Amino acid sequence: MQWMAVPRSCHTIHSLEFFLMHILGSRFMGMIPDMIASVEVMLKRWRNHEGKEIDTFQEFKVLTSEVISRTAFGSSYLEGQHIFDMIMNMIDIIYRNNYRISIPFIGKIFKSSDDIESENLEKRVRESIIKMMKKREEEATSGHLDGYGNDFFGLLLKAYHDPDNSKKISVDDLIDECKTIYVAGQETTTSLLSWTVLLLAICPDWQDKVRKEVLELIGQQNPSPDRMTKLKIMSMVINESLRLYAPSNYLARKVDKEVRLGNLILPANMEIYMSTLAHHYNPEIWGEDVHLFKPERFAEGVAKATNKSIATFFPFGMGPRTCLGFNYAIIEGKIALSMILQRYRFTLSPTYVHHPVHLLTVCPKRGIQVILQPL
Ligand code: HEM
Repeated sequence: MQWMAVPRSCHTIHSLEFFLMHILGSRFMGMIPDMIASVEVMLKRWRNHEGKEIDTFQEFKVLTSEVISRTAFGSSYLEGQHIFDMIMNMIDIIYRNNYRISIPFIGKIFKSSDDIESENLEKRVRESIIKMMKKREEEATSGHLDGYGNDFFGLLLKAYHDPDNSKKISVDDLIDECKTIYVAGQETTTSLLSWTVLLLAICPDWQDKVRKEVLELIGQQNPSPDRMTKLKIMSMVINESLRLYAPSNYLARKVDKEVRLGNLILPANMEIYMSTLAHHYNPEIWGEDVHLFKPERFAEGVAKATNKSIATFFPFGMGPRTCLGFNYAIIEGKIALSMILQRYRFTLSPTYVHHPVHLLTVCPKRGIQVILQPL
């Protein structure tokens, strides 16, 4: 799909900086009640599965899409969810056609049913976002809203209407940003939650340790920001899960101008892919037990875990293009895990088949089925 391959323009980076401020600044804390509300909706569904099997991968997909819809699109989150469903259909089409060889020119004349469906979805996503824009603009003009609203969508609309042309973003940028934020924010966090639940299901001692920490620090209350920062064992578990199952398999960069890297001369415009797996599974960094789930590696921080080579652990990327949603994802993950551990003990279901695949992120092709035991 073209919109995922297009490099970001300066305008888009400008809008992302808005979002960065939004999610890391004062408003970020305001999103926590929305995250908790979404987890509560999920846990309400789980009551029907107590003592039975549940596919947590599917559950986390729904949860993370609801969280991103609520936090990014605020009051319009139901419309946001509808757009998200269409984007997910487009992604399914990408998965299906991942290895299809397309013949130049012929592909423009003879379109497959997937090409037609994808174009149709793209058109409908665009129309829906434009409809949502119009609605917000009307609400802003009639004084029903403070500006265009304080959620991500409102900030994008503000940038779209910016009277300063050097800061203004185009409608295409705005639409691309909506799509990007869904894909960047949803698939990755689903992957993080799913693999962490798998690891805790097969390592009940760590599951007990994290639960104990949650119950000691948070009790049966809803998680609060100050308590979540104190969840040290959970942070160790999350880091180890991100090391073993980094949602993003590689980092991509393009060489700006010719540069020497060790013994190599890299020419300008060369594309470079850095494998997350190769670094996260390097025994020289992590030791011979590199394949084992050992959250205690991170007990004294990333520098100690990586033997002072902190740049070799990069689940969120690194440098100026590092993940903008880092805090958002960690907080969302901690809220969901805390609320699950407060209520359930879970074990791996006998139907589980280990089949990690790399599509947009590293995800479990056959789901992650666990059996839920209420506490
Ligand atoms: C566990 C969850 C997540 C992981 C592992 C993850 C990982 C990454 C990685 C590896 C990159 C590329 C960084 C680089 O090239 O150096 C990235 C970029 C990005 N992520 Fe995340 N991400 C996660 C969650 C999120 C969430 C929740 C959001 C938004 C709500 C988000 C928004 C973004 C954006 C906008 C970028 C592009 C930054 C840029 O190009 O300047 N991510 N993420």
